[in-house]
Amino acid sequence: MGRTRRKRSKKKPRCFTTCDHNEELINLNSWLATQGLCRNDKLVLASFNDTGRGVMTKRKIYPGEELLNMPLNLTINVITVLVDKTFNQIFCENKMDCLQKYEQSLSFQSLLAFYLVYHKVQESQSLWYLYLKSLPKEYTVPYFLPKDVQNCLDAKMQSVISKQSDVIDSSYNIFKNILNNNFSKNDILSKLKESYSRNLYEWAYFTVNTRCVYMDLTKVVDMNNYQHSLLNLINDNTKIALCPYLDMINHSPKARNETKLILNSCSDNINLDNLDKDLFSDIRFSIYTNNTFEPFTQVFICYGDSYNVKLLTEYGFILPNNELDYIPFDFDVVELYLKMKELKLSQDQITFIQNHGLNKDLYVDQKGLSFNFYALLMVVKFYYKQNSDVSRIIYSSMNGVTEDSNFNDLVTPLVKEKIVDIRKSVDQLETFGNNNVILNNCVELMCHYISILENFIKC
Ligand SMILES: C[S@@+](CC[C@H](N)C(=O)[O-])C[C@H]1O[C@@H](n2cnc3c(N)ncnc32)[C@H](O)[C@@H]1O
Repeated sequence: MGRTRRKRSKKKPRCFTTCDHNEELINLNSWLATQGLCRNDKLVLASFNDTGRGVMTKRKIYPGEELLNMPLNLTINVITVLVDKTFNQIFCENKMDCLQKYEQSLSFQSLLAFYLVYHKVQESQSLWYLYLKSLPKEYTVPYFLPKDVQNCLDAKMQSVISKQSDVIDSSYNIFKNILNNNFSKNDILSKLKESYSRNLYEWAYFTVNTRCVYMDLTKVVDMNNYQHSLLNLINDNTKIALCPYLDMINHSPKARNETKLILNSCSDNINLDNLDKDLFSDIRFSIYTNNTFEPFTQVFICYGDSYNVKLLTEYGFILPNNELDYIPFDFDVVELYLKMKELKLSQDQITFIQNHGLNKDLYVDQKGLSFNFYALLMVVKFYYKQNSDVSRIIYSSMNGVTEDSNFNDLVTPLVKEKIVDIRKSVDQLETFGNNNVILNNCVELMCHYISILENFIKC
């Protein structure tokens, strides 16, 4: 083997392909450049074997480097929605007094989702056409699994999906009713009324869910007198925004980054009645990294410290062996188990447990029993022990001083039962096949739970 060949064969195989020939992304990049996006010229879009589409650096990136900055008007934020006159007509040219009827009935995320639908139906007439075209066509969150599959999922996942469904159902219907009562003759709004559908709204909802970043514009706009604006519909805060290109960056829990608004002097606390898009034309939104990224590796940001159920249900992916994963146990189940072991809790013990919040956050993770689970078992063991003050023992154990207290054996049968339950669910899930990404992620996560619990028993 010649020297060059030997050298070449030592190189690590590439785990990405560049997106140089992807027409949608080429068009997106050109459009973003004309709209004033300034990105670090080391960055390119690429598709990675493990995470899918993301951002790669061609040269080394150092802590403190800016990844990109963009005009505020190139992001979809609360101001974008408030200054869009045609969008506001939906609510104002209406047979109902929408702002009163649906006062505080919608999350800001729902309003942004509806705003995306409003643009999506405009197709090439929309300002955001090239951006919308570059977005994923579907999302890998378990919300999109068929109902019979969802029914086999872990209880916590089912509970998140059920809350998502409630919010989506309710907001979808509110917007539908508002559209039905709109009397505007505007062509865009006629098209919106015709094309508005549940599928489109769900797509938009999860576009916002999976791609929004935190953006606080309360210094820029005075949102106090909101009663006559769309903000009257909102029941939470408005501190999220969609940022093209920035939203191509994937998540790593190790990433450290910061964002900032670069303001000009006249864009301070503008009154809601005086909003105008042009007032914000000089404001820029910038993101910096505090990490080092080697050449030809993926650049990451951190979406927040998240355990896999959150990553899976909100973003549609999991991190293998995520250290933040935990398996919860309901207090009722623990109480029943103790009763069967002839360790029935007295009313006094239950009151003590409730007063100290020890009926919540009962779980097992890679480190073992959660503090509350441990403390609950201390109440079981020491509450009636002569000359012992259970509060003191719990307090001491918080500071590392422990009594005779290896409780793992005490709950081992309960943990074994949980393993059997999860295995049963995994077996059921596997009957649905293995060529669905969402399903595979759910199964992988549940198998991770089993391995955490098995390790716990071994300890
Ligand atoms: C803000 S977008 C990032 C860009 C996205 N990959 C794309 O193709 O448009 C967030 C989505 O990217 C994917 N993602 C982000 N971080 C990931 C990771 N570490 N592993 C796998 N998928 C990830 C998930 O689908 C998530 O919903």
